[in-house]
Amino acid sequence: MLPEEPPAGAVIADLESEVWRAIDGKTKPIGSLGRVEEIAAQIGMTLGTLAPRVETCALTIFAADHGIAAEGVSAFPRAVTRQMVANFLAGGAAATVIAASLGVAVEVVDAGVAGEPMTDPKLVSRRIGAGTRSFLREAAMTAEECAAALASGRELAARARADALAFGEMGIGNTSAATMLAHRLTGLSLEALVGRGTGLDAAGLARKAAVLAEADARVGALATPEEALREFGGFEIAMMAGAMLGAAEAGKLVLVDGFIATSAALVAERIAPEARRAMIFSHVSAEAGHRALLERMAARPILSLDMRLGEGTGALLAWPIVKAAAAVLRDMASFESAGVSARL
Ligand SMILES: Cc1cc2ncn([C@H]3O[C@H](COP(=O)(O)O)[C@@H](O)[C@H]3O)c2cc1C
Ligand SMILES: O=C(O)c1cccnc1
Repeated sequence: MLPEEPPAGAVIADLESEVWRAIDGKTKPIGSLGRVEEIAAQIGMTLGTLAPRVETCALTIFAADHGIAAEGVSAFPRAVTRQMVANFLAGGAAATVIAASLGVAVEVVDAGVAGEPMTDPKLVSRRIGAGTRSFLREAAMTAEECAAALASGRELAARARADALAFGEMGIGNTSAATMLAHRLTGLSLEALVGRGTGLDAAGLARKAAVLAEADARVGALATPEEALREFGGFEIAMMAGAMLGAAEAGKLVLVDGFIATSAALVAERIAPEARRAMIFSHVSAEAGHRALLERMAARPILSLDMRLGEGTGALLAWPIVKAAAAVLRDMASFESAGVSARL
């Protein structure tokens, strides 16, 4: 007779205690590496090993346009999405410069930038459409478009060759989409979530808040996370949510960036709660609602640098800490192996 399988919960609890026993047995006072120990434990649990190899990181930047941008909710014109895609490809954007400084490979994906398809061979095309529709008036996308974006994200993450996957976004108007998703999926108020995005002034912020309140009133109860995504999301947010699911399914770590990426992580978590284990929340953005959203998700960000850019910049800056945390779990000696005396 085959031995009986222990229940899944017991396996996880065993792994958790084994990981913490290993961390606590290392040559340092217990708890002295603080949050780095928690990150190391999460990595060990997610990868199911006491010797995690986390040596490479890749950044995928998803870009798409938003119909809601036509309602005056951003300080910048929609054309900036496309112009920034060209800037990513030329290596001149914050995310690409920071990635180059850290030796992180970058892939840029056209998830649905407005206008004719861009032809640069370095650009990965997974275009769902030429931007979403305005969710002030109608659903941002169809159910088919939403499913296609999720599927493309899963596929891209599954083929990525790195131990940790960082995801960034570019899409003028996407703090509005992220705000609506966070509001409808968590119940946090629009007032708590709406922020200045690219730098709206007080009048711009009031207009954005009014537009989002009107859109909120247009849409009745939503039964599933996919429905919320279809109503209010963007092609880049949906593709990122799919990529987060695909990465978690493939046993890779997910580095979650700022406010918009956290809204994608929220959608992914609601679709598949087990994906949450792979998610490392890299930073708290200066965008007004990000801290509240992270708190609601019981997520503890690593960094707090007053950044509010997106593109994956926060995820990139957290990467060296994640890599080091894995090395701590894998390579640090124990009191026993190093012959260091235990505490008195
Ligand atoms: C030059 C420039 C580069 C950016 N890189 C990321 N974003 C960020 O700003 C946008 C969201 O803000 P909102 O909802 O207010 O439009 C997204 O594209 C986001 O990635 C940028 C914005 C600008 C202007
Ligand atoms: O936190 C973010 O990701 C963010 C905030 C403002 C604008 N763009 C991105």
